[in-house]
Formats: sequence, C-alpha cells, structure tokens
Amino acid sequence: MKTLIEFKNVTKAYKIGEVPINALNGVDFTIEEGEFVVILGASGAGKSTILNILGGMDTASTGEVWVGGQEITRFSERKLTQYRAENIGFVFQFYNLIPNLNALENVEFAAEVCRNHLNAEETLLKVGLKDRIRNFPSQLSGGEQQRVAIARAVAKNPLLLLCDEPTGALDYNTGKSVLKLLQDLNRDTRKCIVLVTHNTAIAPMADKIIKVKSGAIESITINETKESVEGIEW
Ligand SMILES: Nc1ncnc2c1ncn2[C@@H]1O[C@H](COP(=O)(O)OP(=O)(O)OP(=O)(O)O)[C@@H](O)[C@H]1O
Repeated sequence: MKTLIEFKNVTKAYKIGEVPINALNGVDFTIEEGEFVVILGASGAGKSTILNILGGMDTASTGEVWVGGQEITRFSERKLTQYRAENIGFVFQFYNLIPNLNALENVEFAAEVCRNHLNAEETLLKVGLKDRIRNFPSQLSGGEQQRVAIARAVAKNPLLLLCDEPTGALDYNTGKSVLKLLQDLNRDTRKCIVLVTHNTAIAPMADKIIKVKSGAIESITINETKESVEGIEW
C-alpha cells in the first residue's frame, strides 16, 4: 500500500497569556491510502489538534506533515485554503449545516467549489436520505443531519475524510448506523477516513488505531482482520 499521510516529529504549542501549552510533543505516524484510521485518547490528549493540522485548519509549530506527496507544513495561507477546500471533507460532532438551506442545497453549496465533485443528489441517496433531500436541518433528526454532513463531505470527492467525534451527539443506535455508513463508504470508495474519538470500543472497526496520550503517540496498532460495526457492542 502507498503512504498517503506522514507526520514527522510534529509539535504544537499554544500560548495562553504567558503560559505555553504543549498540545503535541513530537508526533510521528503514517497512514496508507484507503485506510480507516481511528485516533483514540482521553480528553485533552491532542486528538483534535492532530486532525486540525491534518485538515489544514491549524498549523504545526515544528515538524513536517506530508499529504499525498506534498509537505503541507510548507504551504502559504492561500495554498492551505485551497488544500482545505479541495482535499478535505470534514465531519464534526455538531453537523454545522447551514439552517436556511435544505439538505440538497447544503451538499451542493459545499461541493460546487471542488473541481471533481460528485452529484449532490446521488450522494444524498447513497447516505440513505432519498426522501429527505428537500428538508431543512430543523426538520431532520440528529442522525439525519449527520448523514447530510457526511454527504456534504463526500460530495466534494476529497482526498481525505476527517471526522471529529461524529457520533458524539447521537444516541447509541443512531451513532452505530452513522459509523456503519462511514465504514461502508470506506469499503466502497477506498477513500481514506481518519476518525477521532474517545470511545475505545470502536477500535476493532479500524484498519489502524493510533492511541494518543498527553500530546504523544502511546501506541499504533494494525488490525489484520477488522470487524464490521454491527458486530461491535459498547
Ligand atoms: N486553540 C487552542 N488554544 C489553546 N489551547 C488549545 C487550543 N486547542 C487545543 N488546546 C489545548 O491543547 C490540548 C489538546 O487539545 P485537543 O483539543 O487536541 O484534545 P482532544 O484530545 O481532542 O480532547 P477532546 O476529546 O476533549 O476534544 C489541550 O490541553 C487543549 O486545552
């Protein structure tokens, strides 16, 4: 398999007043094309910081981040904006849909800026929202809103799908069906997915599990045989 992502000795320090906070203290890992990766760790461990640097929403203090053969840590602001727009699909815990656009318009609005975007309506069908495409976010359940958010990220046809606690606001069964959707998308499209969570129970669904503790890598595990979400209970 070909390497898609590489973090080389990445650090991140935030400064609040005079006190520096070292969110990442030299993080190294690689992610291969098509992998489903779960980043695990306790609150404050540095998971979101890794995801935000990878998605070009934040920048490393030192170290190198390579994505698809390009060193994004050398990108100018402008290039980073373009990288975010074209290469990254982001799924957040709280969906972040535009309230006065319906499901279809939310997906179209995000996809249109991308050169190789997919058809918005077809993508909404793929995530199981055939009968809801003209509904506004306020008319959709949390699980349905998250499906719209996933369709919005997928329709961009990005290099990478990044998910930060995508089931954090959902009940058990709805969360499970969203994870199944992500697993199916990864299997069917071979698109690389990186998912951040503190839920250790979902580790068996990943190809690779990166455990983060106090801003450092605690362990990296490869699942030779990963499990389907339906077979996992927590
Ligand atoms: N913008 C910021 N300014 C200052 N400190 C920050 C900022 N973002 C993160 N931090 C700090 O960096 C550390 C790592 O935060 P991060 O959000 O990456 O953790 P996390 O593992 O994602 O936690 P959680 O599961 O609670 O979201 C924490 O100590 C946090 O307070």
